[in-house]
Amino acid sequence: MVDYSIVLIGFMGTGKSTVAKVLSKQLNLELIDTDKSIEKKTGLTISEIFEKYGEKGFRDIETDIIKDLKDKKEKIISCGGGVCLRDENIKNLKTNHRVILLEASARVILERIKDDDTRPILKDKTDIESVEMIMKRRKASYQKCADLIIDTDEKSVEKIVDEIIEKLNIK
Ligand SMILES: Nc1ncnc2c1ncn2[C@@H]1O[C@H](COP(=O)(O)OP(=O)(O)OP(=O)(O)O)[C@@H](O)[C@H]1O
Ligand SMILES: O=C(O)C1=C[C@@H](O)[C@@H](O)[C@H](O)C1
Ligand SMILES: [Mg+2]
Repeated sequence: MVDYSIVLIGFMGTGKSTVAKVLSKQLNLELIDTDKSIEKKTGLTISEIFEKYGEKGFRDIETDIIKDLKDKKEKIISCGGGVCLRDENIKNLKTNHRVILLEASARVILERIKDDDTRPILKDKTDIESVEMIMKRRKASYQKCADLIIDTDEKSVEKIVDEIIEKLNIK
């Protein structure tokens, strides 16, 4: 159907995993969530990996996983929120795939993830200013990686999926 994979990137809580799940069902394509792949590979949760190996240790495993996905076609790939922080990942994602950046405001992100403590980068960062600061620091990396940008504030998951399918001109 397509000779590439659809890759979702973006800040934590923009809905990559959620949107990817629905998109994979709708297009009947295999779903790969890199955070889940990392947990499966290590037998540890993301938080445990950060505690045991630090952020660099986590990013090294993530980089290996992304490298393995470089030539995989017809997949829906939901990435961890920090994949674009390494240029090597950007290159591996952009070479053969279509990369979609999901965006959301800090307010909406905090609302979505307020009951979820599984993201070590946001541990103790529960205010809009802290989230905006990390977003600002990462903005250029996300934009460098993206082929297409979709704002998700106040949009249902189904609407976002429809928008992706329409913008990629699939079906
Ligand atoms: N468009 C949306 N509208 C309302 N809630 C949403 C939307 N997209 C995702 N959510 C909710 O926001 C939360 C975070 O979504 P999700 O885990 O998919 O984000 P993510 O981008 O994969 O985050 P991470 O980078 O940490 O993996 C979930 O509870 C999900 O149900
Ligand atoms: O944005 C980030 O740096 C992260 C996002 C999550 O998806 C996980 O990959 C991890 O919690 C780090
Ligand atoms: Mg996710």
